[in-house]
Amino acid sequence: MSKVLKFGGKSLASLHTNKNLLNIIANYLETSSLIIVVSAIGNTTDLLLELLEKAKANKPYADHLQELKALNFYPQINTEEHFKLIENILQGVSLIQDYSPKVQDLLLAQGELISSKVVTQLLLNHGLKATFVNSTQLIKTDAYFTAANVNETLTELAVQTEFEKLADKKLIVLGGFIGSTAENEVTTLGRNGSNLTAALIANYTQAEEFLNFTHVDGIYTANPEWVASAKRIEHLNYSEANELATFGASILHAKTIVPLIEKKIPLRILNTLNPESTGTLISAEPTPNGVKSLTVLQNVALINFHGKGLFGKVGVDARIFNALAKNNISVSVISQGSSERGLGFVVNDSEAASAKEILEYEFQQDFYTKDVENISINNNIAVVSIIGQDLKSFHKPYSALVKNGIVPILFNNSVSGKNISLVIEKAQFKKALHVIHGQIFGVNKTVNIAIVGKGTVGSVLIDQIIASKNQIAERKNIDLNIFAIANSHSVYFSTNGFNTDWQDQFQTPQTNSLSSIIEYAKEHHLENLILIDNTAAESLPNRYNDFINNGFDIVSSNKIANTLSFEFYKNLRENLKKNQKQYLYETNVGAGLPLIDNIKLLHLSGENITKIKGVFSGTLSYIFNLFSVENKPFSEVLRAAIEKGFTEPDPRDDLSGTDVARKLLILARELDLENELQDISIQNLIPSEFQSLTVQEFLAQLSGLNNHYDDLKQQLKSNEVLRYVGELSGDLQQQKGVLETKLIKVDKNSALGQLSGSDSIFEIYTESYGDRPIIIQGAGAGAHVTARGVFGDILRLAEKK
Ligand SMILES: NC(=O)C1=CN([C@@H]2O[C@H](COP(=O)(O)OP(=O)(O)OC[C@H]3O[C@@H](n4cnc5c(N)ncnc54)[C@H](O)[C@@H]3O)[C@@H](O)[C@H]2O)C=CC1
Ligand SMILES: N[C@@H](CC=O)C(=O)O
Repeated sequence: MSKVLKFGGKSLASLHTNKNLLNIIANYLETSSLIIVVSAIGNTTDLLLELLEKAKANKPYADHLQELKALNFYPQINTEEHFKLIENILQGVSLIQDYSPKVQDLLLAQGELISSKVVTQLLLNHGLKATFVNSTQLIKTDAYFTAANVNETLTELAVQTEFEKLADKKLIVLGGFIGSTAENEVTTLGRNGSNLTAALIANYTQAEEFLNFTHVDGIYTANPEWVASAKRIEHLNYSEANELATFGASILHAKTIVPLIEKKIPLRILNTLNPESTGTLISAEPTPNGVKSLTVLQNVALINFHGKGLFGKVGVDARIFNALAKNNISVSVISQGSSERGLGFVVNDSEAASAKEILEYEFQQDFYTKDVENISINNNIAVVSIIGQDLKSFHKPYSALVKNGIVPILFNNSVSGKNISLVIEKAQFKKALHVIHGQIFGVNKTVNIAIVGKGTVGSVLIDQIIASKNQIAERKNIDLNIFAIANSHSVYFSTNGFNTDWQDQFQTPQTNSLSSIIEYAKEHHLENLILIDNTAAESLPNRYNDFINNGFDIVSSNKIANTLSFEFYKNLRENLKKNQKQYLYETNVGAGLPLIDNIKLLHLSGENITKIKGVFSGTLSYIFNLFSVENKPFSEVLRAAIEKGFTEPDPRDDLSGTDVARKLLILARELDLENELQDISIQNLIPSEFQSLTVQEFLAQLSGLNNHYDDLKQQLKSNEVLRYVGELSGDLQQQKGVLETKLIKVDKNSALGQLSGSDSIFEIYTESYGDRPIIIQGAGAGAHVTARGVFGDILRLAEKK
């Protein structure tokens, strides 16, 4: 028994310098006789086609011809006759400025004839007794030039007769892809036809194995050029391989599998450049259930056939497919509306225009009666197929796609065999592959994060994410990839994701526009997108809808979006709902404390929250905890709060009570109250002369505040301390609550008086809990706790993606 070894063009391209191919053959020859099937060397076939086109257009082609010769020239190997023929054909084509499919086949066949002669001679030079066979004499076909159909009976006979004649059958070399008609006119079998040649030869010689040497390690769960986390598949059965080939795995030829099935000949896909790899085995042996691979058909078009009058008519589908079949146009994905008013199907894009014409002709009469209204072509599609997928578990990848803004135009599943094909917009196919691959193969799903704001909170968050990334990848199978970081004047991108050295990567800002984040995500087909707002700016919340419309969920420590007008608040939520996106902002009140989520849950569960009161500001807590009991000037205490990262970027937002008011408003709106910021009674602690200064001026004059605050302190009794509190009350069943912030004196020994550091305290009064409130207390400000809270929101979103 022999083995058939097939080498593709890329495996042959390095023949000048690389002996791998010869060594591989020598190794296998030790234990078996071999039939070697070769493609044309490197990109020879493409070069020949380009030469033909140039000659046809009567353009100079000498440079191209030179390139072809350099690729195919081996000293002392006589391939002169082939180059002569190539030159003659090209001259003829330039003269008449046209060529037929027959001429094309004759020209292209020279590529395989040359490569098989070259390989034979190189094997001889290597000390291996190889015999060249002209495969145009073996593979007998019809006269459908450029994609000829093999006449199997004649071919089997020819193979057996020709091989029988050979004096030495131990090592036979022949070209794939080529054949000839009954009249001995040279034909080709269509692109990738070399695999078919090899499979047929394997069948007719009853080979024990077909080893297909390529330039990759085997068949992957998706094309690794598009999905970096794709994994090599160890084993496929014939029917899985067949589906893969049909639906776009370019490594396999759709017709290759059939001749192997008949004789149960195993096929192994191997890598010429990595002989160590065991590749992918395709055999009759059963494989475990489950999705095997994702494939893509790109050069396709969707034909939409539409007509109200088709409802209930018998035979419409048969007319469509008969008309197409008569014209040799094959249809892949088909989907029909249940009312039978519309039918969509996919054809090769090169055949779409003729398919439309053929159907317009076939349905002429029906157009006239208006039963058929429209036949249109959509060239802007790709077909992504999930090989091995059945409908039982399809909801997972499907909903992940929709969450990422990819809504299939149509999909169908195969009744026999497991395969679901999705027709999607062409521009989205790489993103779709990432999303589905992440969902199905349990390999890590990537969550792509853009962080706007790299100040006190933002920079700590970036460090926290980078530090925990590996652990999260291991424990949760989630890869957190920070692809963009922005501050108020620049946006920086990183193709492989920012890492520990992220601060050093900020040499040159790539752009200053936040829209570039959306563009970048689109261009790089990034899935599972999250925008993080760690600014205090109003301009960014105004852009949230852009991001949401473009597939981003939002996480924000910035309180502005929740405290603009109620109209804005409502619209934002409507848009989130429309786009099935989420907006999380747990750190808006109480920094890292778990407040918002708890209040939401209580409210959602029907618990009547009657009042929320407490110390809402970490900054004001810290300031008054210290200032009330220590003998330090107010400015010094305030400066310490700023340095500890407790304050807002403009500390007057804290001192003015605005920050506390915002937090009150955020909680009120969680309770479905429709308050506005203006409804809140706010006690402003900033003397009026400091209110209109710039931030820099204010910070330069902090000591000017001391007298004002000393006066407040003077009014305290010995057992009293100052606390700045907020309260949300009133009839919370009504549309608006009563919201108030104020500075109060409290007993040192009361719960509020006992607060220390930057602790906030929130007392939540509800109907069930009566006058014993739920109390949430802890650090209410600080970069680390806040960043941790933002991180928590990111993980909540990431897990749901
Ligand atoms: N510090 C804390 O304890 C807490 C802070 N927060 C919130 O965190 C947010 C960030 O606070 P910090 O980090 O202290 O502020 P920061 O002033 O240190 O940093 C803000 C960052 O945002 C950038 N930025 C400002 N406007 C921008 C714009 N229009 N476009 C792009 N980038 C812009 C700045 O360049 C800077 O990188 C604030 O909204 C604050 O209310 C929330 C809870 C607690
Ligand atoms: N400046 C704020 C920070 C948290 O929201 C505060 O001190 O509470």
